[in-house]
Amino acid sequence: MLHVDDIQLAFGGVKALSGVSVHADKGKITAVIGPNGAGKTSLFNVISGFYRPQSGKVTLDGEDISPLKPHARAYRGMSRTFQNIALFHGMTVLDNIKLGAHTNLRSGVISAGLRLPLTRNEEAKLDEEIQREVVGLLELDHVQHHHVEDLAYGLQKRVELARALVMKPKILLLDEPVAGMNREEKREMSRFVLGVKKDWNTTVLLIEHDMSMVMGISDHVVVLSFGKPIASGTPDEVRANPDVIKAYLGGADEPARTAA
Ligand SMILES: Nc1ncnc2c1ncn2[C@@H]1O[C@H](COP(=O)(O)OP(=O)(O)OP(=O)(O)O)[C@@H](O)[C@H]1O
Repeated sequence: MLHVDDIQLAFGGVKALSGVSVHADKGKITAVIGPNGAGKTSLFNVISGFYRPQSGKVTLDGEDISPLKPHARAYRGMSRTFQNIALFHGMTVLDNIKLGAHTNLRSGVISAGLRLPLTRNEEAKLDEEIQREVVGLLELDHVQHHHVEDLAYGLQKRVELARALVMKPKILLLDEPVAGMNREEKREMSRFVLGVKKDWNTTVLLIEHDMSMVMGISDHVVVLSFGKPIASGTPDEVRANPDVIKAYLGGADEPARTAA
C-alpha cells in the first residue's frame, strides 16, 4: 500500500531523517513514534509531499508518488490531519466537513457532487451522502448543525477527522490525533480510528506521543530516534525492545514506563 523507502532529509547541516523506511499495510494501523526531534513530523511532511527529501522514494499502491505535490497525492487517495485544529469558525460542523472536501479534493466518496456550482438538489444529495457516510460513522449527528467553535476540543478534533475522511482516502495520515485531549476524549478518538479501519478498511498511519493510544490501536509500530529507525514490530515487540527503552529514557518527553 504505502512504501517509504530509504528517506534522507537534511535541513542545512541538520539530518532530520537518515535511511528511514516505513511500510503501511492495507487496512492496518501503523504508528510512528519517537522522542522529541526524532523526525516524525519531517517524515509525515515527506509522505504528504510538503518536504522534498534529498533521496528516497514514496510509493502508493505501486506508483512512485515522490515527484508529486501534496494536492496530487490527495487526488490519489492520501488524506491527512494536522496537529493544530484548522476548522472554519462561524460555520457549522457539516459545512466544515463539506468545505474540507471542496478544498481537498473534488472526488472521492462524494465524488461527482463536489463539482461546483451545485444546484439545490445536488447540495441536498451531497449533505445526505456526507451524513450517511461520515457524520454517522463518527457519531457527529447531534452536533452537525452547531458552529464548530462551540464544540468541546475532542469533538472539534473529530470534525477534523471527518473532514479528512470525506474523500474516503486509501490512506489516512493522522498527526498526533489525541494531543491535548483528556482521557475520555482519547478513548473516543481511539474508538473512531479503529471504527474507520474496521468499517472502511482504511489504511492508517499515525504519529503520536501518547503511548497508551499507540499501543492500544496499532498493528505495527515504527520507532525513530535522532532521525533513524531503531525498531519496528508489534506493540508488544516494540515495548520490550531495549533500544526503544533506552531511546526514551535517554532524554525523551515521554517516559518509557508509559508504554507498559
Ligand atoms: N523546517 C525545518 N528546518 C530546520 N530544521 C528542522 C525543520 N523541521 C525539522 N527540523 C529538525 O529536524 C529534526 C526532526 O524534527 P521533527 O520535527 O521532524 O521531529 P519530531 O519527531 O516530529 O519532533 P516532535 O515530537 O517534537 O514533534 C529536528 O532536529 C528538528 O530541529
